[in-house]
Amino acid sequence: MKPCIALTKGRLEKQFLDFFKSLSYDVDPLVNKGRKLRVETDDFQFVFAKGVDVTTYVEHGIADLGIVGEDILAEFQPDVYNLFPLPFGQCRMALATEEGKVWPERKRRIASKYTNITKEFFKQKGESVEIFKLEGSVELAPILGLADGIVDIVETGNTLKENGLVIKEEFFEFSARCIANRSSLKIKRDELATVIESFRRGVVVK
Ligand SMILES: Nc1ncnc2c1ncn2[C@@H]1O[C@H](COP(=O)(O)OP(=O)(O)OP(=O)(O)O)[C@@H](O)[C@H]1O
Ligand SMILES: O=P(O)(O)OC[C@H]1O[C@H](OP(=O)(O)OP(=O)(O)O)[C@H](O)[C@@H]1O
Repeated sequence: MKPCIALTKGRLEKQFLDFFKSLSYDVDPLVNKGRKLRVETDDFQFVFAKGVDVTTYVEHGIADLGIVGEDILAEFQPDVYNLFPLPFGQCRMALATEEGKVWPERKRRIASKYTNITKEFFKQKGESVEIFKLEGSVELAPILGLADGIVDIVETGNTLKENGLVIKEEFFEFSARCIANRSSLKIKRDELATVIESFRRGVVVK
């Protein structure tokens, strides 16, 4: 049985494929997969899923390895080995608010996709806030008056800027990570050793 790698669909998928190709692996079956969600190559079985689902497949041993952003690991705390960072998917988590907005004295209202990260951030500051969970386009919340600020990912800063928001505080730099199922690392050590070493060093390891 070929080792199974779970990939986060979307921007990380594209960045991973460039990385995987740089390691001299054959990416054609992956690039030309169309809407397929499971693809086999010479060496691996790949599955394509949302970030949080990647961690579920790895945690339960359906996938031996996973490629996922550290934001997802911090938010959901899955029981997996968080092995090492990968050289793509770099971004930061930030608290942002509308440009020129006076930060209210009353209990602040914060909108985010990442409610656990938000809770922990303000707990560290000793502040109790009201948190609104959103699934995306979080920058709308301050604009529409739902929240005083947001906790969200910032990569280039363009989305904040184009929506009249500014960073108030950045608190977490991260990238894509390689994660592993706890048992797989023991049971499939030999089969996984070469690919893990290649990923860790970002070079071809034969
Ligand atoms: N600018 C960015 N915005 C969001 N995620 C980013 C960014 N840069 C890197 N990432 C990483 O990419 C991962 C997946 O982001 P992506 O936007 O593709 O999925 P998503 O947020 O689940 O989008 P959608 O909900 O539209 O499917 C994030 O968990 C994060 O680790
Ligand atoms: O700093 P930037 O380069 O502008 O990138 C940051 C934006 O990218 C993501 O949006 P995306 O549309 O990917 O996901 P969303 O559905 O969570 O908004 C994220 O949520 C920010 O809005």
